[in-house]
Amino acid sequence: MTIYFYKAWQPYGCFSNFSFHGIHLQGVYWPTVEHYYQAQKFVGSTDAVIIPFIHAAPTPEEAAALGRCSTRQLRRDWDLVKIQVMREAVLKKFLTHADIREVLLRTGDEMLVENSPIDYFWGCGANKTGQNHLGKILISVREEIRKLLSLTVIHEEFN
Ligand SMILES: Nc1c(N[C@@H]2O[C@H](COP(=O)(O)O)[C@@H](O)[C@H]2O)[nH]c(=O)[nH]c1=O
Repeated sequence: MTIYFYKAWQPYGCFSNFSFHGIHLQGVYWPTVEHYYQAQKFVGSTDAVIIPFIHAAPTPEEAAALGRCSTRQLRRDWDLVKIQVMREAVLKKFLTHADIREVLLRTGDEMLVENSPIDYFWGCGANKTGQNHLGKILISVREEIRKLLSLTVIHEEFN
């Protein structure tokens, strides 16, 4: 059965990038994946001055609002790197927080879908035809963590 998630306070809200599960990446602590993701849009761009403001935003909604401002200059390679940027942050989130890692692993092999009514790239959009890249990343992170855990078991058995 497909598992749908969207807002952080709804079922499976820990799969939302807006959930308050902080990550350390590139020597910096980010309060949510969303803070990190929005800030990465401006690395190396002429509007990089916005990055500390995104980092300091009290909520992921405010971080997203800053990052979505259409008059600011995104880094030139953003469309090429954004899926990898997101995957790295989501992987770090589930490696860092054991409680939500368990939630992810317990979804077995179910399909995971970000049920956003407006986002046809990261989510499935209003009519469920969206690309669901966030759901796909979560599924691949789930697989990667399973492999890492099985390697740990093998390592423990032979040491
Ligand atoms: N969960 C969630 C959203 N969805 C998230 O928005 C991000 C996409 O941002 P952008 O690329 O700037 O359009 C991405 O992390 C996606 O998962 N958006 C929201 O306004 N509220 C929310 O609770």
